Amino acid sequence: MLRWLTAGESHGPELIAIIEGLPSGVPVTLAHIRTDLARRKLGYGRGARMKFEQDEVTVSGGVVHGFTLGSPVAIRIGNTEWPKWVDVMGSEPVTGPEQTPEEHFESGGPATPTSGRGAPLTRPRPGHADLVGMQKYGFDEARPILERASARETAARVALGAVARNFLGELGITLVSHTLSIGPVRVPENSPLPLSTDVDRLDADPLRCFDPATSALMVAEVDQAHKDGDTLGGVVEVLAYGLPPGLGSHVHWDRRLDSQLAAALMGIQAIKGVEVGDGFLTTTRRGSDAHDELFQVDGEIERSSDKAGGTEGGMSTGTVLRVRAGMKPIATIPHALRTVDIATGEAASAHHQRSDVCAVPAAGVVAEAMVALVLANAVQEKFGGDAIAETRRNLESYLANIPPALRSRS
Ligand SMILES: Cc1cc2nc3c(=O)[nH]c(=O)nc-3n(C[C@H](O)[C@H](O)[C@H](O)COP(=O)(O)O)c2cc1C
Ligand SMILES: C=C(O[C@@H]1CC(C(=O)O)=C[C@@H](OP(=O)(O)O)[C@H]1O)C(=O)O
Repeated sequence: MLRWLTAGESHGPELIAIIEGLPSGVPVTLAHIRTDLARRKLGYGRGARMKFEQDEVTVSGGVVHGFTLGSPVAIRIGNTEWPKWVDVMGSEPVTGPEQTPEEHFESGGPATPTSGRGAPLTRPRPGHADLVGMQKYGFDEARPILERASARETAARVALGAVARNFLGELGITLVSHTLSIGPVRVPENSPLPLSTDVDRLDADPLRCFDPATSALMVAEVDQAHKDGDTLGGVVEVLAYGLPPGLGSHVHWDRRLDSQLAAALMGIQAIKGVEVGDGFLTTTRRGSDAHDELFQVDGEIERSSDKAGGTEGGMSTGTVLRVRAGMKPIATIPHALRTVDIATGEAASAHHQRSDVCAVPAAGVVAEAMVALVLANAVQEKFGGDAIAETRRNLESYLANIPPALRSRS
């Protein structure tokens, strides 16, 4: 089993990510992690913070001379903006070391300035964790909530995803993500799917869209939303090639690969819907037209189509895995939404410093990381192995032992 955790706040000194359960011998370098972190910052419509804030990566454990040891892999992502935030986000009490945490909280915490970075955020943003987080965790302003709710944390997941991707790559499993829609602008149905060798081309596109004509329309849509002081959401798709049949299981709900993928994708900030394969489109079809029929071709079973998106009964089929995640429009809107000022009880505009107009391309890279983590876990659960050579041997032996009459084409 793979276990992984992230820690750190948006304007804290660093994010920390740990993954445990990978075999030894997986190639991991700073360059691999930096490449994916840089990809997460891409995308037309992201805010100024993507430019001035740099990720400073350190691998603090689990990797020596470019390969995993089999011990937990620990990654730190330092934030170059930290010096500006020390006073607001420092971990040490600022009112005197003799105070207990309760006394510190009851006294209102550190003296908060009324303006600038440390000013209390008392106008919770609709569509954010602000209000319910304050209710639940006992704060009278939103800073302690939004710092962790922020998608800055996804940098840590992407770093872990880079490690998971390398593990999968050693077994011939590759991933790619792309943008299917931005607001109402959508790639035409049945457009060609990108391959994992298309990653560079996708990353070079302003919206990580595989269809250049649609991409141009998406750019115009982002420009218009920006002009209107508004924001946009959209849909991303992740594809995984080279999976063996049989990852996940039909025997229990939480062992299903599709349920794990849905949970992982839904666990990304602002993702409000997940589809596997043709997803909701399938619900509009008759049963006779909704499934992938099986044929015997040259001694192998072949599926007539890939409407299911690479899973049946909660298990990978061995065909390309195709999952989609729908992101809502960014909730911090320049044309600010109505809210209530918690300090005065009066009607107010939600607080807004700056924000992304559209972060859908970045969400695609995060989705790719989450899918890589789920698949790496499923592979490790099925094939085990403390060294990558052992995992590979187990995989090859499993495939070689599928009886000829049951073999299917990928
Ligand atoms: C890559 C990425 C970037 C985001 N950037 C912003 C942003 O700039 N401003 C914002 O208000 N929300 C942004 N969000 C969304 C918020 O983090 C999210 O809406 C918030 O944490 C509330 O969670 P929920 O939408 O899942 O309920 C971003 C999300 C992702 C995945
Ligand atoms: C910092 C990142 O994204 C941030 C995610 C985010 C949010 O509310 O989720 C809000 C914005 O931050 P701020 O409110 O401080 O400008 C984004 O810039 C990042 O992705 O690295």
